[in-house]
Amino acid sequence: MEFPFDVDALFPERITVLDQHLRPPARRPGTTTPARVDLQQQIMTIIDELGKASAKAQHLPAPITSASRMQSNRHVMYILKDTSARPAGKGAIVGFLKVGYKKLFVLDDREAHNEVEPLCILDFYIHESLQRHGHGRELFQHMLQKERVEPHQLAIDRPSQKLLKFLNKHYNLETTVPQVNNFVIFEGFFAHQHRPPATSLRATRRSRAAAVDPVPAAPARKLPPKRAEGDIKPYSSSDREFLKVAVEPPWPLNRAPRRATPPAHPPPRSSSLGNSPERGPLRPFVPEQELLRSLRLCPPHPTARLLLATDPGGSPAQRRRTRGTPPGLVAQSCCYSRHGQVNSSPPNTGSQELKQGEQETENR
Ligand SMILES: CC(=O)SCCNC(=O)CCNC(=O)[C@H](O)C(C)(C)COP(=O)(O)OP(=O)(O)OC[C@H]1O[C@@H](n2cnc3c(N)ncnc32)[C@H](O)[C@@H]1OP(=O)(O)O
Repeated sequence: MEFPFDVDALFPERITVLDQHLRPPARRPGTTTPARVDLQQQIMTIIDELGKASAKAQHLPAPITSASRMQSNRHVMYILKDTSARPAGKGAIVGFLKVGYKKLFVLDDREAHNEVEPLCILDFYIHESLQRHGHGRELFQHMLQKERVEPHQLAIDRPSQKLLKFLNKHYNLETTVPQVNNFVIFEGFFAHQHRPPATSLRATRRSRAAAVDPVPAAPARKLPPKRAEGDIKPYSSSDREFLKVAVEPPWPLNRAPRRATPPAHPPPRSSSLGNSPERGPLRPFVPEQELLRSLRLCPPHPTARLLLATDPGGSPAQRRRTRGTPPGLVAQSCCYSRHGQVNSSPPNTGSQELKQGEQETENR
């Protein structure tokens, strides 16, 4: 992947590690040093372009890696440059790997909940023309050494088939521990962890707190300052959550006709909290405008006509109140699938809504 500026001078090392500060690495002695702000701009351009290319490769509706997301999260990016070819003397980027610690609730093989904060593989991309040349492994290996983790200690955020094959080939990771969230963990994840008896989440927490000699959750890491309980996002901390935005009108406009027979292909199960068991996942709905139009065309009931006639002050007041009411709440579904199966397609899911969804996820 080429850029109109000198990537080779910008990133002197073969693998560059960037955190949320996006600091330009120290340059080789003898190279001219442009203004720091220009260098950072170049870094931001590279990250944005890599994010777009990765999203395209994974068929995601929007990038999950961007300079702005890097700046607002405590993620780390490993960027691999091409040292062999120097197209137009400016170097090129081969790919990147993005990791970050996340607080998760994961099930162990006894289906007990465990609160852990593992290092997660969040995004990984090697340029199409260079895949299956060992570059992915080189990046991954570098990351493992830098972060001092073992492959089985990692959690992977919705791995693609290619990544699953990659992990299997290079690290023998094959047997997964089934989860209800979007992260994949492998056998051995809990090998070095303190294992309280299989019980409820609350009891698990209590027994953890009471443990005399709690073994730190794998992998051992420098934990950021302890956050309030409210900050923990058990089933929705996937970086890809913000891609799942869909808008549903408020009740009763969201009611779909009951089906006599179950659908042949049930909609993909959402792993996020918030889907009411009664309502189930979101379904295609009658367009709101159409429904309102048909309601307006409905002749009023005789009793309603009588009431309107006898209470002239009440109705306008009611109308005013109704007019002043803020817009109804909209529900968000969790219908994004890596494979592009969106089980409810809103008529208007533009970038504005994506941004909003991202903001909401971050806020939540
Ligand atoms: C949490 C996440 O980030 S999920 C998203 C992961 N990223 C993607 O799917 C984007 C597209 N794919 C890629 O960018 C790359 O293929 C990566 C990052 C998965 C792997 O990087 P590479 O440089 O290709 O890996 P590397 O050359 O070190 O290893 C090759 C092995 O990876 C796996 N692999 C790589 N590409 C493919 C492919 N097209 N089909 C099947 N397996 C593949 C195979 O096991 C392969 O070994 P093989 O060639 O003997 O079958």
